[in-house]
Amino acid sequence: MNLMNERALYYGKGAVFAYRTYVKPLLGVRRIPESSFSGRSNIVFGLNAKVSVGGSAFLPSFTEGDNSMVVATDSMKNFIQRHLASYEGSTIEGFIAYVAKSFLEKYPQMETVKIIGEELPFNGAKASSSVESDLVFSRSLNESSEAMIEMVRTENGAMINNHSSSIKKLQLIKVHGNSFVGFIRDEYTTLPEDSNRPLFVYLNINWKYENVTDSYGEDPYHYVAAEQIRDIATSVFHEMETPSIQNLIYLIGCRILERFPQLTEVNFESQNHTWETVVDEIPGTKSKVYTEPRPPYGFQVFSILREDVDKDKPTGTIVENSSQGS
Ligand SMILES: O=c1[nH]c(=O)c2[nH]c(=O)[nH]c2[nH]1
Repeated sequence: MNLMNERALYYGKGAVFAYRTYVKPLLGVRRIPESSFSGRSNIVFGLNAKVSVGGSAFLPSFTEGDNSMVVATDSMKNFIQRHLASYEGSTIEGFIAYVAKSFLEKYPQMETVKIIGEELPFNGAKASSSVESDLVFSRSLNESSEAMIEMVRTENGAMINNHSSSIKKLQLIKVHGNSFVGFIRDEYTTLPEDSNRPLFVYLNINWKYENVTDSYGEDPYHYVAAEQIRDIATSVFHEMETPSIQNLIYLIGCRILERFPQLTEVNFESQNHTWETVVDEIPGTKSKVYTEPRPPYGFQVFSILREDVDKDKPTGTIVENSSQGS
């Protein structure tokens, strides 16, 4: 019997923090109408990586305590951090692909390598009222991007099994213009219909490229930045009267696929954190007072596929690329 069959076997290192100054800037991304994003300076490039490696050569380390094939997870941490010094590209996707390939090249006993890289975002700070500093950056605790790659060793070299790019923990409130009506009313229903609620959503958005190398950013025109995905999400939310989160995420996903033909799929995990009303009417104003909702939260998961948009003609126009980023 092959002991590797139907068995989980991998190990690795999480919370590998690495920061590098003056990574190559990302310039020349394609401009889209929803976003003023034109590039990243990458003066501070930070990530939190998690690596998992697998392979039958590691089996004796679990079953017999034989460490002769074991690459210490401490060494994996060093491997990732030092490769950040030699990385010549400008994106997290490109960096984790470079590291995954380098692991397979260095250690023949590794059959699979999966790396997740979470951006540790730093925003430009002001040097004066009108000038952005190129020295001082503020650590952002807002939404951030993430990328994942899974590589396997094959007879023909490293092959990419799976990949995705994401924006995580995007939290958006739209103060009115959202309804939720027409849902089933039965003996379990206590929620009133609401034709104008303040909709507060948390969004994780994942996208996949048809050609994974487009995600590396080496040809920036074909790269899709998390900032552009964020700006499409906010624009669609702004524009539409939302009947539900389900329909909101569908329309955001369709817009993303219309804007970026190089993507095959957009996947959403959304959560409903709509505030509870405390004071419904403040006389003479359109104000209300709200509080946090009680803990049970609703969620939605949905994939939007190319076939969802190709049935309709694309809407809107593509703004031509400007050659310089900022
Ligand atoms: O957008 C929503 N979708 C639901 O499925 C749902 N269910 C609920 O209680 N509130 C909401 N809101």
